[in-house]
Amino acid sequence: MTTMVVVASKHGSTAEIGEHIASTLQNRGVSAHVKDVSEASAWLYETNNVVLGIPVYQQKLWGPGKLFLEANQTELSGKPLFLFAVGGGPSLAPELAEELRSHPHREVTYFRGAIDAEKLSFLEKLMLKVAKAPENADFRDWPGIEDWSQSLLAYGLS
Ligand SMILES: Cc1cc2nc3c(=O)[nH]c(=O)nc-3n(C[C@H](O)[C@H](O)[C@H](O)COP(=O)(O)O)c2cc1C
Repeated sequence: MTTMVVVASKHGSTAEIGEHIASTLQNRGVSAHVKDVSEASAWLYETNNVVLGIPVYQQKLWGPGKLFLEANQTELSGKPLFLFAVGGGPSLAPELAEELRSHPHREVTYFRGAIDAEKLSFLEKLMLKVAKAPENADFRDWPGIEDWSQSLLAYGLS
């Protein structure tokens, strides 16, 4: 029995949340591994449970994460799927939560992420400026992320 934590992460903060989820599960005896979304499809056939993290960019779920869900619909429908979105805002827009819930899932949740100016392109900095959003911030709630990870054990992950 294995659990794959798939991270669609443009600038790394979703990946770090995924690493934290995997290590929390590992500490509770779950065989959990993190894979970037670009290589995760190849591992699906030997994975029992899938946790997937997708960040929000420009009011949309980031494309590579959406593509993973769409391209692997058949394979994913046979496995427990746990979804988390990551964004800078205080909550996930209802239409994006709805979009995630349209996929067969056991859990959908939202975590606040982080922004690191050093990783942003000129255009991204400009977009943040227009939106009056900060270029540097870390809103990640590690205890909350850990609680959610542990709550997944109730689904019998091992
Ligand atoms: C150009 C840009 C646009 C963003 N747009 C949104 C947005 O529309 N809504 C939101 O909640 N967060 C937005 N964010 C914040 C990201 O979702 C947040 O930084 C997230 O942690 C990024 O994940 P990543 O580091 O894994 O790529 C934006 C960030 C950038 C740099």
